[in-house]
Amino acid sequence: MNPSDKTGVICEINGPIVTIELAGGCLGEQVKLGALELYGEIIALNGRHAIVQSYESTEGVRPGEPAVGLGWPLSVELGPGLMGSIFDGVQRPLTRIALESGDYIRRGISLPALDRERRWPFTPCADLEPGAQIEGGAVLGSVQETARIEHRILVPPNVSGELEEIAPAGEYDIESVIARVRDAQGNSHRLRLYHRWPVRQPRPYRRRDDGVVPLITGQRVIDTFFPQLKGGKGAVPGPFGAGKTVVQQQIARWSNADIVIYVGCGERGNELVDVLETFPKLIDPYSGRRLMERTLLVANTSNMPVVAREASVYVGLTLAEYYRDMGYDVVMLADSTSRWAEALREVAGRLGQMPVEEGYPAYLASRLAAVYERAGRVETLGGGSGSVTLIGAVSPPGGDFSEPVTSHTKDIIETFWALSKELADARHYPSIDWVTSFSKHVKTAAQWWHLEVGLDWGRRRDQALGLLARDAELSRIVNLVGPEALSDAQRWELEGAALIKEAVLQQSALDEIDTFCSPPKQYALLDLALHLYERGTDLIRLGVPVIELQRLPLLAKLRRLKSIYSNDQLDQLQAFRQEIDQTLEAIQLDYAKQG
Ligand SMILES: Nc1ncnc2c1ncn2[C@@H]1O[C@H](COP(=O)(O)OP(=O)(O)OP(=O)(O)O)[C@@H](O)[C@H]1O
Repeated sequence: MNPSDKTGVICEINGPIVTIELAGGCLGEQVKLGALELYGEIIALNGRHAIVQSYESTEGVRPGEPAVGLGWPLSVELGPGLMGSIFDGVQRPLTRIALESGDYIRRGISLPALDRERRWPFTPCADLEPGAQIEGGAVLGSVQETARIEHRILVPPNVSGELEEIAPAGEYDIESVIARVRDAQGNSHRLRLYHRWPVRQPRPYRRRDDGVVPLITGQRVIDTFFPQLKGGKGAVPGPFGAGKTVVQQQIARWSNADIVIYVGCGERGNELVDVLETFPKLIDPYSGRRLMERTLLVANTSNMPVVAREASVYVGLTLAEYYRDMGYDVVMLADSTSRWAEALREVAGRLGQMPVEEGYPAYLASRLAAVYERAGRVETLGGGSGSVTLIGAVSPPGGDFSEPVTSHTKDIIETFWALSKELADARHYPSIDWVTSFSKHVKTAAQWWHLEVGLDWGRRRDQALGLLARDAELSRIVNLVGPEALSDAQRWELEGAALIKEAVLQQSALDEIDTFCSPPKQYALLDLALHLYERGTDLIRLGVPVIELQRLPLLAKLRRLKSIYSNDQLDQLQAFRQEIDQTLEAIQLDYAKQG
């Protein structure tokens, strides 16, 4: 036991909520409960009593057993060895625990998040000399964490002063002292390869900046239609089975972020097992190396205690902010924020707090906003630039988007990729509904697309969305009075919209070629679909019957292009444009000959 530990006693147990008598406990303080030494956190104080939420099942724990206050809030270890790890909701290393205790995690098991045995090659910054003044967030040196990630060893944000000593290049374990800093009060701080940070306290930065570049996900409906910026906040709401997990996993696999943190929060165990099994085998399309070299998983399934689920989102966010502070662009995916909110609701219920909307506590909206507020692009304390993009899946019961979690989330986020049951039932994947989805980042993303891919991007995107809106209008007419009521031009509009849906928006995650579509290929496919539609419109104006155009094999081929040609075969897509022109010119000539 540490000298700072305070011992109290358990008075009452109500599921994960345990009342203890403990002198001098603080809100948020970590507590070890009972003979099993289960970890928990003080969530309310009431005179001499403290209310503790346990991160594990309290079965078998009895009143009268000891409770020990540890004097610090739930914190994570931040240092080399995080990448490629799989943690539970309170940063216990699941892979190492599995080696020790088998597939079932023994309650009360406590292993440090970072491996104490492993040694890392540390290289100090060349320009750092003893005597230098250093601030929190400054880079002391680096460790090659994986082949892809250089882990910058940062001065903890709350330490600054004169550098007294810095270790020479060499191999160190994470407990080794690699620098000593004397602060203004004359206290000497021993800095190691890692430090701790409390998860509920956002890590500080110098300034918040606006996002400027899109996060490329390789998914056309996202990048081209509802783009996300690096540092943005987004949500993927969708009814049961509509494809939320696949969308999140596609982003984890293919996005051009430096680091991906996937927080599986309260989803079914088998979905997480799928993630845990598939991720380690995946190859990163950008580096050709293992995807896990830039990925970190936090896994908390629905059969784990609800309170650890609530904590897991903060654990993920703190890890994300730490890599942001090194100057990286991080994407954090939370699957799902609904399960996280349910954990809030359960704890609030057990505390007897007044339920407001559908049983959720009154602070649901402010907690959700505070979580999303931790996303953003920032100037770091060290003067670099880094970002955290936060994308949360939302699983509204019965697919009802007016329920509290979805509606509050909608007010907070900047991109909303709304999954539709109708589209999923029709096996149109990703089932992101172009009518109800939105992105507030289109203008900024357009600047990047215009510069990097094609000057016409904004206009082409608007044309496609216009055609899809016309499709909805015309479909209503067809439903009312039947297809005979439509003119040939209107039928061709429907055909054009179908081309946009099938040749551009639909994208199978399971198709080896189409699972990731580069921005130039996205643009080329959109441009081809619209080009074919426009050339067809010209012919219809000249009097060519729509049926003649609908019969063209070109249409079916256009729908298949995405899966035939890879991202490197843009010249083949150009050749297809010529094929369109030649075919339609031939029809025009033929038609002119016939008079
Ligand atoms: N982009 C896609 N390409 C191909 N198939 C897809 C795609 N998106 C979803 N699917 C199909 O839909 C199924 C359900 O998707 P997913 O598990 O992501 O749904 P969910 O909304 O997360 O479900 P739940 O509500 O159960 O969490 C997948 O197993 C897959 O067959």
